[in-house]
Amino acid sequence: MVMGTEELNEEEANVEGSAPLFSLRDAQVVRGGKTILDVPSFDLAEGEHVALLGPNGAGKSTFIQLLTREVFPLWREEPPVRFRGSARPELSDIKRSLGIVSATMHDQVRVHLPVIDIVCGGMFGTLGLPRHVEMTPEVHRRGMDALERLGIAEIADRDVMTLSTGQVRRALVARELMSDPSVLIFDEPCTGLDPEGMYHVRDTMRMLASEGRSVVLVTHYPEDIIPDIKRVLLIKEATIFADGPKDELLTSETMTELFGVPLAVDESHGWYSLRGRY
Ligand SMILES: Nc1ncnc2c1ncn2[C@@H]1O[C@H](COP(=O)(O)OP(=O)(O)OP(=O)(O)O)[C@@H](O)[C@H]1O
Repeated sequence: MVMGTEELNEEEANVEGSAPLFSLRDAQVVRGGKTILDVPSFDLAEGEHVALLGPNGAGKSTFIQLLTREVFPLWREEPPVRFRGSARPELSDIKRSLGIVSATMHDQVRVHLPVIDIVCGGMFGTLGLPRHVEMTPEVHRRGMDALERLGIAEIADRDVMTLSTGQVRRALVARELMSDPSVLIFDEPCTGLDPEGMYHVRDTMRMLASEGRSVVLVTHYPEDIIPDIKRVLLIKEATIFADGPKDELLTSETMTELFGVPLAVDESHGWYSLRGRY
């Protein structure tokens, strides 16, 4: 059999299952004639965690959409995005492996449905159960297990529209757990939450990270970066500003440079915080 360069490279990349979870090379996204993201090189290993940090409009969401294949990079002979070594993974494989929690999804929760239905919909990629699908005892049990893991089993039968923002956010995490994903993407998961909501969402990220799942976090706030996340990817003006160990990059100097205003970083027991220097 004669193989193209792409197939040969995929074989190489998959030797002994050693391919990174995600691999980006010369990945460029152009919109309206403007480069909105340019990633020379980025690899994320299976089980590795990373936090993406950067100013508004820097390109963080675009970066995530490259991983989830919601946006496509400019064509290159060498494919710019690979998932587990594959340049053309099945979309269903990606969907099964990735769980995504974002404020955007939160905004879509505008239906009067019991929480358990919202959670179980995660098995089908729908918000509630699809019309033709009946709630079987097995699906119900899995939904309840997911809610229990999030510590919110008692709200299973509540109308989702009556929940607090923090409870909805946790219910959406439970929904993502229905497919037992190996990667969890949290896109600004604490936006709009009070300190209690933030506490629970960050605690949930810790639980999932400690289970060996990769956590990819997009945030504006170092406070969200749980101690389990050791690597940060700083994005500024549509490209990678820095990529490396958290303890080297989460400094007052680097944050000041990244955001363009005087900032100070404090650290305590592996947790970071950011404040303005006036
Ligand atoms: N379809 C499009 N056409 C033109 N520009 C776009 C398009 N989509 C995104 N952009 C621009 O690309 C840039 C990167 O957007 P992106 O949403 O990735 O940034 P972000 O870092 O996630 O921002 P935020 O922190 O505000 O969520 C922004 O300047 C945005 O306006």
